[in-house]
Amino acid sequence: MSKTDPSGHTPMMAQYFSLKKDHPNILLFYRMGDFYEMFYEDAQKAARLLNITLTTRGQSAGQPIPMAGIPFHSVETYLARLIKLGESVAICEQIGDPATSKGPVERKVVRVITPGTLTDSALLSDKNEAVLLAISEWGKGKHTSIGLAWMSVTQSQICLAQCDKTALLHWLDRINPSEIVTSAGASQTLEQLLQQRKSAGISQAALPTLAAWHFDADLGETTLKNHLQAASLQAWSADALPAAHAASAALLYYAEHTQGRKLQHMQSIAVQRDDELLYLPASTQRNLELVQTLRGESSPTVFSLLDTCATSMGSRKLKHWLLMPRRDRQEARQRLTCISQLRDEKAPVPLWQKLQSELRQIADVERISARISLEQVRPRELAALTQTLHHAAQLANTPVPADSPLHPLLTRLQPPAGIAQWLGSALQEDPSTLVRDGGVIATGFDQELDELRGIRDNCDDFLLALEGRERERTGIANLRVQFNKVHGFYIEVSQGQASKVPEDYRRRQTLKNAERFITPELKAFEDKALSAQERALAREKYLYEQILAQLQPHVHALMQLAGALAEVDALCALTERSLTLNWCAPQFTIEPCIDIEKGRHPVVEARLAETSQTPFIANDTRMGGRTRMQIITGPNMGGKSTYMRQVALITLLASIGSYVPAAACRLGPIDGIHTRIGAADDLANAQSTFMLEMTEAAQILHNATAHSLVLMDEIGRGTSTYDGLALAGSIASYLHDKTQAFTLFATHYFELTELPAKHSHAVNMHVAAAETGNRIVFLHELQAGPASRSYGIHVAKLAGMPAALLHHAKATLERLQSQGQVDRQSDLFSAPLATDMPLTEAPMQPSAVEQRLAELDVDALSPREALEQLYQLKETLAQR
Ligand SMILES: Nc1ncnc2c1ncn2[C@@H]1O[C@H](COP(=O)(O)OP(=O)(O)OP(=O)(O)O)[C@@H](O)[C@H]1O
Repeated sequence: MSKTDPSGHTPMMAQYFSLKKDHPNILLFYRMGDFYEMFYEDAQKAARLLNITLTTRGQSAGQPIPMAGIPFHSVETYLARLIKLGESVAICEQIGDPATSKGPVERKVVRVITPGTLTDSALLSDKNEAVLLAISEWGKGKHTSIGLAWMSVTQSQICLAQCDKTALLHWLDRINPSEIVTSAGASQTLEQLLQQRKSAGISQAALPTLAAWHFDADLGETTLKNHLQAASLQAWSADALPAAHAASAALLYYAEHTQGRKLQHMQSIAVQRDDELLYLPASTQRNLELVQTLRGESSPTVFSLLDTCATSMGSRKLKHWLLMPRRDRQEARQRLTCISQLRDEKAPVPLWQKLQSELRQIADVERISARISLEQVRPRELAALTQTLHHAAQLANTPVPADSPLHPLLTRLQPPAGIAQWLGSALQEDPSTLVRDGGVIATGFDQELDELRGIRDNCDDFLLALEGRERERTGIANLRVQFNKVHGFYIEVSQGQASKVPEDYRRRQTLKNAERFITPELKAFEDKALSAQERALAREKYLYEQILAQLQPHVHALMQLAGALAEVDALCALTERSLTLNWCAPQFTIEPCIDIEKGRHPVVEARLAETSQTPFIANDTRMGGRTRMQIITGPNMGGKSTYMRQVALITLLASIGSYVPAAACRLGPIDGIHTRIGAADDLANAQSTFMLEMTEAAQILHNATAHSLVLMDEIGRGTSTYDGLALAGSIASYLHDKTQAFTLFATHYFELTELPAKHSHAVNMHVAAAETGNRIVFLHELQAGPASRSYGIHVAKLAGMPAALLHHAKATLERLQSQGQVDRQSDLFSAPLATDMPLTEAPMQPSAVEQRLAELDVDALSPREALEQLYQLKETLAQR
């Protein structure tokens, strides 16, 4: 029986508890032989989450110990599932030698795996970053400012920002973190905001907390300076940001704690400011299906269409460009120039194609470099890096004009000198997966390793030579030198010859017909041979560690190289797209306008090309000084949403410096794209749909400016007709008069087509449809003026409604029309818009009293009859 400690636990469980106490809120994988075991609540939780068997193991403190385990060789599969569920795991390994340990083998938590700090290639998606964000609150009450620091452990940059409380949501949308670290003493408001985003499904980020003292501004500033090896942060304009410094102290502590080591590769910082970036709220990212469809799939989206990158680094860069475009156009202009030069249509093989075929040979230098820094890199990754460095050198030598912006970019592709050759000489061309299996270090790199391998490989030669020598020395012709696993090396002599053996032969074993001997020479060889294998493996491990240590000073340069490779790759992808999809270069102007000729929706166009022969109908957009708002009407399915989204996408693509799906495009300054588009599944719950609709609309009204693009699709449909109509009219007026944003306003309320009559910067547009016999044909063409009629019943027919129902609906429509209940235009917009603007009265159904009054022929009544009518009317009113 094993001894117990004073608390009654066995020594092993006592060890478990001492490790667990440092990781109370996350699962602890406790290594036992070939398994990772979990105990107590961890076991119960893991059994539930992973659907693995919950058992018990012996007893501790008089109680059975609940236990669940997973085999160590499939740990990555289980980790991937847990991380996806937002769980974190502490990996505890055996670090002592079981053979020499008294009591339980020494164990240590070597790494903590959390959703925001992933580095394993098996757990990370190639095209997504796992982003860790720390948030600090600085100051009190109204004057609280928020500090943000975020990074991806596989990159070399820490980003910083400071904002006030109201802007935090923008930042969360932009950064889209996988994990958010806050202080245990964070305000309730912050806690609630983060929890609400989680429960509303807007974010799945894990939300760990750290003690408040980790959020220390001075410590943060010092740590950042140490990483940058700089005396001040001024050069990065990051010196006067105490809130962000406080967040970075916590960020770096947390990240380093999870990796179990310093993040040496974090060697640059970038300060981001709210007014530098185009505002793309989460709703816009969702509605425009930038990286995810409305159904949550990764394709077909704008990103899936754009991403023809040859490397994962390029894909990640392109996604970053798409989601974080800048307001100033400097970067975008430069990218556009690069694309125009990469297109190089006169060359037999265009430049982009040459570069892309070389890029296809390139490994993920960024992640490999981070893993070198974290000493987690695998031999095969290093071999791939070696090859990549050769290709990068070739890419760097691609000739481009000296004055081209591509020139400095390609120069950055020059790998650090000598590393490729040195690594090539150090590693085998196709090394084994794990260092512990050997076969990693190349022959000729290390003399000692070569000798050890020589002993192993030359064993046979030595034994043959020894056998020859011993036969000669003893005169025993059938003497044999042999080996078996149990007895090791021996010299075997038949019983008949045994008496001839010399003095120095020591008997090892006696068999029926033979005697086995060992000599001092053979014994020495045996010791050397048997340990050579083990020593060769140990030597390889040592050499590998040395190689990693020698690579450390080059990590920064490798990260820079990775950044340049990613940029070239993303530019080549945009170039390829511009040619294949026939896009044009946008022009930027300082005069406010969105002027698009023959614009197309890139994703809808691609889908139509794939699924049908129908061509996409291009449409113009002319918005500028005189036109700020388009009221867009037309039948369902007519193409209103597609048109509006295409304008937003062309604007966004131009802002990232991509060519755009149009024949021509001129674009003035844009500071954000706001969208309010009801998703189909919102309709499931009318109450919350309306609330959501109004919340999103309110956010737009608060945030949009005269430089914003606003898309409003069927606002007001979530409530009763009159409420909806009144609200839609007021929102349109507000956007027109107050915000003055470029607004595309699609609506089914015909009454809103009256708006341009009283609002000089608004125009009516409609998507055209034609009726042939009983059929409707959608022309998808945007034309000036309001739609002449609605085609709801036609669309219902297309949707397969029963004929009897359609018949009934048609009859009802005709009756209503003949009574003048339909298409009645109201004077919605006569009231002036003021901040405290009363809602304009919507037209009402006449009451029974009004109806009766209207019908009365007063001239034909006698005074008595008139009095009687008056009594009757009063009575009708009283009954109501
Ligand atoms: N310009 C176009 N060229 C070709 N097809 C188009 C075009 N615009 C839209 N379509 C096709 O028509 C379909 C419906 O378009 P869309 O959803 O934009 O209509 P809508 O007017 O917004 O309808 P609803 O009012 O019901 O939301 C699209 O899925 C697409 O297949």
